[in-house]
Amino acid sequence: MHLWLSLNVSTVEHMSEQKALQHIRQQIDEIDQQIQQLLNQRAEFAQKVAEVKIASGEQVDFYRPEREAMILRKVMERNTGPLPDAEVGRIFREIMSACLAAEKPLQVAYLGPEGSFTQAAALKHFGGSVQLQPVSTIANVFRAVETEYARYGVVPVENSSEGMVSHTLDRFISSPLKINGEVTLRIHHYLLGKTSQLNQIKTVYAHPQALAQCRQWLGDQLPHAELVALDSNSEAARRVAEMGDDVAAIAASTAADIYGLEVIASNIEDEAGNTTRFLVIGTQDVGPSGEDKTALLVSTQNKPGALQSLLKPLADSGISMSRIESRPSRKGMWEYVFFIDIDGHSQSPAVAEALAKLQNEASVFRVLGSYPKAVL
Ligand SMILES: O=C(O)C(=O)C[C@]1(C(=O)O)C=C[C@@H](O)C=C1
Repeated sequence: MHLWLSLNVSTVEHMSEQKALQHIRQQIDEIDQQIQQLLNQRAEFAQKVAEVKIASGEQVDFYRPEREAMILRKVMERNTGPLPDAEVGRIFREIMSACLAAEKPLQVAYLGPEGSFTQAAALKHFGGSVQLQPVSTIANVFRAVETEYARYGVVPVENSSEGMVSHTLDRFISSPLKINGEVTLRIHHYLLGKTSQLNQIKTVYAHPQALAQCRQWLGDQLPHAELVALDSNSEAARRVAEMGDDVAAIAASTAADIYGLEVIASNIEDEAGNTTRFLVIGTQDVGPSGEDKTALLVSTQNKPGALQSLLKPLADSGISMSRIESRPSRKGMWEYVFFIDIDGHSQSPAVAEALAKLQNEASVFRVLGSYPKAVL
């Protein structure tokens, strides 16, 4: 009797739980239907935008970084939850990616091969509907965009623990390409191999930046291993997959799946906040988004105080300079060019006025690009 009663109570409870779930799920289904309708309506409007763009020019840029940044900022600002701002940001990133693909699929070259951090950065910036083309070196990413094999490219430019990627900066000296955007990515390094035994590893392959970012860990854990530098970490993973049990690669965890490797050790980067900044390169002049950066390439006459007078117009106008980096100009011995990042857009009157003064002081002056600050 007692048993029958308890069974019966739990059956009733089960039924009411089922009913409650059914009721809530019905509402979710209705909302899904509305979202789907709205998404398709949005895509239709994006296609109308495409028609207007096509009608107005020969060389059409369907991708508009400033508009995307403004939309993402607005989405995150007005968000009231319970979904976190970053989550709704990511969802709208994907919605715009799909809408842009409905206008015209976008080709973007990145430093590959597949599974590289640059691929992850490209996906974070452009969303999953972009057509990504892996190329083997930073120089080839520039070449891919210069020769119109791809409309945009993504290259690493600096790391929080290792500083600037000089290959990327040097390419800007001779390339006519511009900077159209930036994206930052937290970097976790993994030691990958065919074995899970750390003590078997005699050689480690990776990009020089990854070797440097894990220098201390490698010194502690594999003090006798030979360290071999390659063009990219995913290339290292690809090679290790074709070699024996005593070699390992440092790469992203996605490379383990792509190349069928074991994870020997996780998060082996020395610095906890290890972050890399990537640039989107292209041919566009990106309009102001409200929160922008401008990158300059300048050179001074080789005389005392030249750099100081070059930078004075920025200081006088209260324009904040977030970075200055020098590189050999490759033209004469001991001649340098400076890469300068400032806050603001080159079309804003205050920045334009300061840049005109700066240009007067410089022997070489180029605006590499004004672009929206990274949103996600
Ligand atoms: O507003 C535009 O120019 C669009 O093409 C629409 C849209 C969007 O989905 O909102 C799509 C792609 C652009 O990169 C920017 C925005």
